[in-house]
Amino acid sequence: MSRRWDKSTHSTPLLIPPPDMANSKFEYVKDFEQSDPLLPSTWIVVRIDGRGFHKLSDHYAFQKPNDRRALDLMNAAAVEVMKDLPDLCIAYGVSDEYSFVFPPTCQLFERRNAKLVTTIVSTFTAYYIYLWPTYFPSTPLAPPYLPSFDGRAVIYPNTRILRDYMSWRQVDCHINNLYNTTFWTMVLQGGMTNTDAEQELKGTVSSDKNEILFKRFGINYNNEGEIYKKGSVLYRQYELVEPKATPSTEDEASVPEAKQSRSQQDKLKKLRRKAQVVVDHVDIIKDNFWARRPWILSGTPGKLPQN
Ligand SMILES: Nc1nc2c(ncn2[C@@H]2O[C@H](COP(=O)(O)OP(=O)(O)OP(=O)(O)O)[C@@H](O)[C@H]2O)c(=O)[nH]1
Ligand SMILES: [Mg+2]
Ligand SMILES: [Mg+2]
Repeated sequence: MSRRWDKSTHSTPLLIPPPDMANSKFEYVKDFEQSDPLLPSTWIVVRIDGRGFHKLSDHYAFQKPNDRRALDLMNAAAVEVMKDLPDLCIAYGVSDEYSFVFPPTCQLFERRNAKLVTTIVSTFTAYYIYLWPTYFPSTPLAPPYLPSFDGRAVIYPNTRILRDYMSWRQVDCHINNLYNTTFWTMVLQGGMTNTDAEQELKGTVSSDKNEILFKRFGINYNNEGEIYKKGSVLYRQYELVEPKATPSTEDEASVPEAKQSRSQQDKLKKLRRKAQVVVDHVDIIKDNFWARRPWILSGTPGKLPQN
């Protein structure tokens, strides 16, 4: 086989097949590739989760039940993902997981499932590892305990269900944190064995755990850190925009991006890219959070609500 090198467009020479090999008998293998676009006009949630973080957190001696450094590192990596992908409108993180949300109007990567998931997972992992020394300066990462994440995309057909999804994750955060806080207080402060603490907590409800914490250890669960009780919510904060500069009656962003003019799309993208990504630890189950920040669900970078 003769070799020809394309020097014109690539600094690294590329091997170009001779004409008789182009579109050759091998090219049929392309037909095995399946397209995987996610249903149009639906919310897309990409949820990633740390692989084997139970072992990894033990190995690097994360504090129990919560290690603030580990959570701050998760949040820092997620902020970089939000900055890298301006299409994302909100993200929610707890423990070793993060949910990243694309709006129904999103056309990024033609909404291809694998491309969206793998981009988020690898960007997040890259930043997690890159930023590790900032949060764990005296604990270097070393094989075989290297952090990795899995990911999946799920679509939700309307805003109510998307909000129910977000509420589900925050309720999970609350239930797990109350359990873990009580369990580790019984073990670390109460001197109980893991098995005894687990046994005693079996079948208990929230009020029982609150009572154990308060009566036995003088801990008021309400006073625990908001980051632990509520998880972390990331969204874009826009500078105050003059009312006439905001989109008019029909929200631009409610029109599918494919149907928006190029200049409208560019304008929105620019605003999203310039916006500051905020990390908050607040209730996202009640309406208040969303009502005060209408641009998150409408996709329209707008006016900050007046207090
Ligand atoms: N000590 C401590 N452990 C944490 C913290 N955050 C997460 N973890 C650990 O990470 C685990 C995350 O749970 P999972 O995602 O269900 O379990 P996993 O071990 O990652 O397993 P897979 O996700 O199935 O691979 C928790 O059970 C904890 O053991 C933390 O702040 N402190
Ligand atoms: Mg995990
Ligand atoms: Mg998890």
